[in-house]
Amino acid sequence: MEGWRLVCSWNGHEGRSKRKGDYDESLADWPRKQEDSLSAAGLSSLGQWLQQDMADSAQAQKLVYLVTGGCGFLGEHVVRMLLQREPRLRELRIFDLQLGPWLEELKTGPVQVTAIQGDVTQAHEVIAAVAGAHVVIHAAGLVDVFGRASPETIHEVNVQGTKNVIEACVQTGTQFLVYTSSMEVVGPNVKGHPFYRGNEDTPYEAVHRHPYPHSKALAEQLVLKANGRKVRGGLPLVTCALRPTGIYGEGHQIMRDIYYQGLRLGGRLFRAIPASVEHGRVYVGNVAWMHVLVARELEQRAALMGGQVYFCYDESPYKSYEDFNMEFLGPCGLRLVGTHPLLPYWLLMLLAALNALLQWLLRPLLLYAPLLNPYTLAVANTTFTVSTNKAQRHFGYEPLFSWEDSRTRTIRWVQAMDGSAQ
Ligand SMILES: NC(=O)C1=CN([C@@H]2O[C@H](COP(=O)(O)OP(=O)(O)OC[C@H]3O[C@@H](n4cnc5c(N)ncnc54)[C@H](O)[C@@H]3O)[C@@H](O)[C@H]2O)C=CC1
Ligand SMILES: C[C@H](CCCC(C)(C)O)[C@H]1CC[C@H]2[C@@H]3[C@H](O)CC4=CC(=O)CC[C@]4(C)[C@H]3CC[C@]12C
Repeated sequence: MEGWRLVCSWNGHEGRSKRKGDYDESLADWPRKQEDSLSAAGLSSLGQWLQQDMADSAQAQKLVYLVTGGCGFLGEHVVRMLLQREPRLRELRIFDLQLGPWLEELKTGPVQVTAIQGDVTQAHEVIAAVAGAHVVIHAAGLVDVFGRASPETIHEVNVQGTKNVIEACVQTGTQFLVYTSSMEVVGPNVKGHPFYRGNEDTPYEAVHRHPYPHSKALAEQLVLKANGRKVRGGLPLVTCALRPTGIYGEGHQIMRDIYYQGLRLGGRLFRAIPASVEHGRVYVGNVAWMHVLVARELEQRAALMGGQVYFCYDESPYKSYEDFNMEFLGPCGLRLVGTHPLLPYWLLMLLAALNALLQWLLRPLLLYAPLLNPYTLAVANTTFTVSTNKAQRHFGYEPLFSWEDSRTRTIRWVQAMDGSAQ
């Protein structure tokens, strides 16, 4: 078993009050909560406060979390957010097919970080990683809408991988499971029906033909059905699913690809989607924050939150996919040409179909996987936006990052990209 467990493990418990002010804005700011309880308890002297603080810290640092897919785009943000915002953490396990070099920098922190190179499709590897964890955040997944992987592989990772995680929780006695689902489990559907400012209860005909949304929908159902199952020791499993819309922010590979595409085209991008088609987007830091909050609140609010789904949302504006990207790419020197799509929709469809044909023909020789294919065109061309406050009502979620912050952080990240590395 030790063969796949890598070395990145350390200890060093420091006073938790050092964390204060890590972020400027927080709604569930734990030191502030501590101060509130401090005054409530009527403790007067600094000495008493420090004693109490140390006792709380020693007692509080007891939880073991596991994040699958912890080295991916979202996973890395979840990992960093947990380390900054979950004071009760004793050990954080990061499970991924490929471990990132940035894990090294976590060595300086007070929490024991255990990096585990593993595959969610391998049940024994998942069981070993889950054993002893209090909470599992299952964010690992094969995110492929470009035809890079086969439908079988997508199913294996997203569905069988999720089954393995659920069974591992049941077998080892882990009681809390947070699943990273997707807006794609709802839609856009194959009929191109708009979902306009919908919420978790909005009726919508969810019909999936593409392997990715199909696999995410199956996996989400498995997770929700598992809620209430008895885990080892007899306690009930508590599960819930978070459904991000299109995530953006630091580390977003598609944004990177589009930026370089624009540079190659002389600083221009050509409008392909009507500006009136709204596409839901959410900042990665806020999605990560939602994961941290859900994981934290699941125990206390099991009856309310168990078996529930929550869209991930924040203050990001409703815009078309392309106009939204220009919020970041514009300040980095790119220009979106055209107020209307430059090509008629039927021609885009034809090009998308041609790309799909080329992909199929070239498959024995090389992998041809452009951004434009019939599926991505349909998704980009269908209004899908959410408007809900369910997360706020159920577990007090408020976005940690304002739209201004999210935008600034993303722009800074794009600006830091190497413009010559196209
Ligand atoms: N990127 C987006 O806009 C959205 C993503 N999601 C979901 O969020 C989750 C994370 O997505 P991203 O961070 O964008 O993708 P990503 O590809 O950056 O991260 C996924 C991580 O899972 C790991 N992984 C893949 N197969 C694995 C396996 N067999 N065993 C262990 N680890 C494996 C990858 O190595 C990667 O680090 C996924 O479940 C995805 O379906 C949901 C909605 C929107
Ligand atoms: C790549 C698409 C944009 C291409 C523009 C075109 C057709 C002119 O070339 C992206 C448009 C919408 C994106 C998807 C959407 O944000 C929802 C998603 C949710 C997920 O869970 C995974 C990612 C994705 C499917 C996302 C993928 C890229 C787009 C299709």
